[in-house]
Amino acid sequence: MESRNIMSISAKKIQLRAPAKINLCLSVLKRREDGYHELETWMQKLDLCDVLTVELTDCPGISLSCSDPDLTAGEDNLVFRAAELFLNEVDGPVSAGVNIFLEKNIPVAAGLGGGSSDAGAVLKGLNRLYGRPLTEDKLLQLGRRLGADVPFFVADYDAVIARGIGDIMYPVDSLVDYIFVLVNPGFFVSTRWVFDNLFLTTADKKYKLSCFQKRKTGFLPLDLMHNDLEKVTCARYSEIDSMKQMLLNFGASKALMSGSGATVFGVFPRKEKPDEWDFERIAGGLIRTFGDKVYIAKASAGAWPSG
Ligand SMILES: C[C@](O)(CO)[C@H](O)COP(=O)(O)OP(=O)(O)OC[C@H]1O[C@@H](n2ccc(N)nc2=O)[C@H](O)[C@@H]1O
Ligand SMILES: Nc1ncnc2c1ncn2[C@@H]1O[C@H](COP(=O)(O)OP(=O)(O)OP(=O)(O)O)[C@@H](O)[C@H]1O
Repeated sequence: MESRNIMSISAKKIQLRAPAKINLCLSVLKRREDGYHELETWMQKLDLCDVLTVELTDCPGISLSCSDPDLTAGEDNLVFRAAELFLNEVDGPVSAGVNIFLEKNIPVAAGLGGGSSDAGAVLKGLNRLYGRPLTEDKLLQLGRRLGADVPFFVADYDAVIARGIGDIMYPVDSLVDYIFVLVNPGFFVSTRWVFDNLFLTTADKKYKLSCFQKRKTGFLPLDLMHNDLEKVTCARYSEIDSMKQMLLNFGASKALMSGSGATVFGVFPRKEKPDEWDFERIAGGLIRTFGDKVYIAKASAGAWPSG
């Protein structure tokens, strides 16, 4: 598997991007026996990225440091867990040494899949440094053990329709003709808490992504955009609806919460009224009202240089 997110590589060191994702549509279909939920979701990677530097050393063990002092750099970090899982798989009990630096740019516990993306990047980066001992299927399998979102970040697809718990993927075209304005209010939302508080009713409208999946047009039908998890997160945090409304007031064609929240994104088709959109003004307005975490993002489109 060739990763397009590799920024640099040498025999012992690799630097790679770990992109954020948004969910353009998320239907929760049913609760499973194991507590997880079956989903149908349309996920898109963005050019908002964390950056990981992974280096092999002679000193056994995993050492992790992180630019975000609020994020644990120990065994709780998904980066650490991904490295440990990989080394156990290829090495037996860890005998190799790995140094990792995580530059954290994606807001944490924000519905943007940051931790999952970091984990996916570590699995791919280590596999590359080790001379690709594991197949793509094996990496996807390891990813699944770390989290439902991780397989999407192990795969090199820019955008997918995903089913199962989010791990059965069908690639679709990347939405390169749109700008996404993201706003995060700065508080953490626990994905588990959101799913635990979701009350599924048969009356919920189910959005069928299957016909869209076959068209592969890179076009985003706005009436398809929906997130079943909004009702849980919005009921607890009134800021979500306010952020959506503000994005619409600024001219977004549609605004939606991503994943379990609390990040909200507005969709701005590039071809429509481009002169009227002054993204600096939009970002300024959002920052004044909701805090400093506003991002103007584009869909990832495989255009980054490969190693
Ligand atoms: C909501 C999404 O962001 C949509 O892309 C993802 O499904 C979340 O994926 P993730 O963060 O990788 O989730 P995990 O770390 O595997 O799971 C966290 C918790 O979320 C719940 N969870 C997650 C995914 C899923 N399909 N069903 C669930 O019920 C489970 O309670 C789980 O204990
Ligand atoms: N490398 C990491 N980056 C971010 N969070 C991490 C990382 N490692 C562990 N975590 C923990 O994982 C939890 C989820 O963080 P993350 O940023 O991945 O959430 P999220 O964007 O809501 O994920 P998703 O959209 O997949 O539900 C947080 O409680 C955080 O402390």
